[in-house]
Amino acid sequence: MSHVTPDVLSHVTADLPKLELLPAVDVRDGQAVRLVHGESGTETSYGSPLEAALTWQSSGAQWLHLVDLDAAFGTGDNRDRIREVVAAMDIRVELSGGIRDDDTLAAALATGCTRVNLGTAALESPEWVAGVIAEHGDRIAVGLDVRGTTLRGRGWTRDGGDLYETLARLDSEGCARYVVTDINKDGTLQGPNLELLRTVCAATERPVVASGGVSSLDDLRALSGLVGEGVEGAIVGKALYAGAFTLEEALAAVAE
Ligand SMILES: O=C(O)c1ccccc1N[C@@H]1O[C@H](COP(=O)(O)O)[C@@H](O)[C@H]1O
Repeated sequence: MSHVTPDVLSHVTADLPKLELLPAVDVRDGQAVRLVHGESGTETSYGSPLEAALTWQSSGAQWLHLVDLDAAFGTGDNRDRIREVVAAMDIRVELSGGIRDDDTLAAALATGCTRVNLGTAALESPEWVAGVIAEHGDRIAVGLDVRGTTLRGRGWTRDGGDLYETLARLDSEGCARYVVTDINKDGTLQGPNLELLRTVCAATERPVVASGGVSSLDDLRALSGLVGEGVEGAIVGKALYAGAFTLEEALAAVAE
């Protein structure tokens, strides 16, 4: 017979950490943009990346998800803009895009970001990634960008193997955290892929940051419901830029 009373249960639930929100600033050709399905050429521009980042910070964000899209696509980079944005932030920054070797990793970490998110490198340079996980620990996250259960790299243009095989390998190497993006949902305002997130959380003990598809406060509440399963945070992009809700409303919804 259980000795856990409903009162105690509500206490346990209340003790779960709140879902972290990471408003996104993706930079292409010097501008803050949003893409649809991550496809080059689908950009909607939202002006200065620095202004966007400062807006999210002053709205109460604790994290910024910052992406150099040109570096991810191999069409150049926005290093100066990225450095400028990170330097202006008092909040934590997760930085990604084009971090694939010692030089790009050193430049990314030197910005002062809290952690970096590796995509292509985790698929194409497994030995290097194992080494940087061992060296930098919690400052390294891996982005698992998937269509179905197939990972995609190089600006999401190339297949990079099976999600669960890669996850098992990275887990065994001590990867601290995963940023899971459903490419079919990204930039579409169709709602996150909760089933994918649940399955990934069941396959790893490490925290998962959800990315792709958030369209409403109810989506954020649904993601909050997965905190107990391992979802630590949610990246929010298009919905904020399109005005579906404000960041203040989003933060209040996940604090409920
Ligand atoms: O965020 C996007 O919309 C995006 C679209 C297309 C490609 C990458 C994108 N973002 C992030 O970039 C890194 C991957 O970069 P790399 O492969 O390490 O160079 C990853 O965090 C993606 O989620």
